[in-house]
Amino acid sequence: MNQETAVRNDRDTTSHLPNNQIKVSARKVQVYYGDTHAIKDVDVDIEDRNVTAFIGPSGCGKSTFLRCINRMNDTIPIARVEGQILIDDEDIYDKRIDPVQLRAKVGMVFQKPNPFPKSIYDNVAYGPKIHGLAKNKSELNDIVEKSLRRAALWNEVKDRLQLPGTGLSGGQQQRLCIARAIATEPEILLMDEPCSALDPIATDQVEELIRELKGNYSVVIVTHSMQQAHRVSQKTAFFHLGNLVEYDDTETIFKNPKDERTESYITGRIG
Ligand SMILES: Nc1ncnc2c1ncn2[C@@H]1O[C@H](COP(=O)(O)OP(=O)(O)OP(=O)(O)O)[C@@H](O)[C@H]1O
Repeated sequence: MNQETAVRNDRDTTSHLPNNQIKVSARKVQVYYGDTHAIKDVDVDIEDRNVTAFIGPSGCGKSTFLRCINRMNDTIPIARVEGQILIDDEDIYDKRIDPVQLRAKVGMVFQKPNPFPKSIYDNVAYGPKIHGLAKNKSELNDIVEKSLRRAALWNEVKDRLQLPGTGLSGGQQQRLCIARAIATEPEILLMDEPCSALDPIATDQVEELIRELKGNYSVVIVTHSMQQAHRVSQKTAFFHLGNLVEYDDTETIFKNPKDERTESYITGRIG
């Protein structure tokens, strides 16, 4: 058994451990888009097996910072990232890190559900296939079923796995995208406003899923909904004009914020 497998197995059996281990550690992170300084000197420690919410007014840099954690900003030609981001003490911007492998470990769910133009089955099987996670068809079937079950979608799609993913409802498509993201067994799940295109019932289902996922993953969610941040997260980071103004327990941020700007935002005076 290699070290990584040992760690994975350990993760599966220790979800009762306290949620205070640091998974992602960012220091002095700056992001520039050409001359625009979008993220300024951000330091943050994100805990394992917890949900962390990023909140703040439009354009404050929440999505930009989220994308630093799986190097999605690498895909934007004018974006430049400086500073250090460690995942499990490893510098993810080190030249030896393969961004494709990194993104298997750090999954992402986007604002708008974006299933591939493939069957429901193939949407979920795609990642495990390209990363060689299944030895045979039967193992692949198991991964697809397990991922759809964990995304609370299995019962709704088990009889139509060969139909196109794009034929599902918006809420089902988003849960399919979550199943696709967790099929490669990521350790961190980044969610960029995952419910913004969903109705209240689908939003409830995805929020319930986020609460369940935190047993095994470090989940980071960008949201415009303060109620949602309050409902699903244990830690909240408030961003304003590219700065991380305040980061604390969600209860503290919403009930007893220390910075005036945080208070103004959560009471609706800025936004
Ligand atoms: N691809 C890009 N090219 C150029 N500038 C960008 C790009 N993406 C974001 N920006 C700029 O970076 C800043 C932060 O944007 P970002 O999307 O990260 O903010 P946000 O807090 O997630 O906003 P919103 O809540 O509206 O989604 C803004 O000034 C934005 O215009």
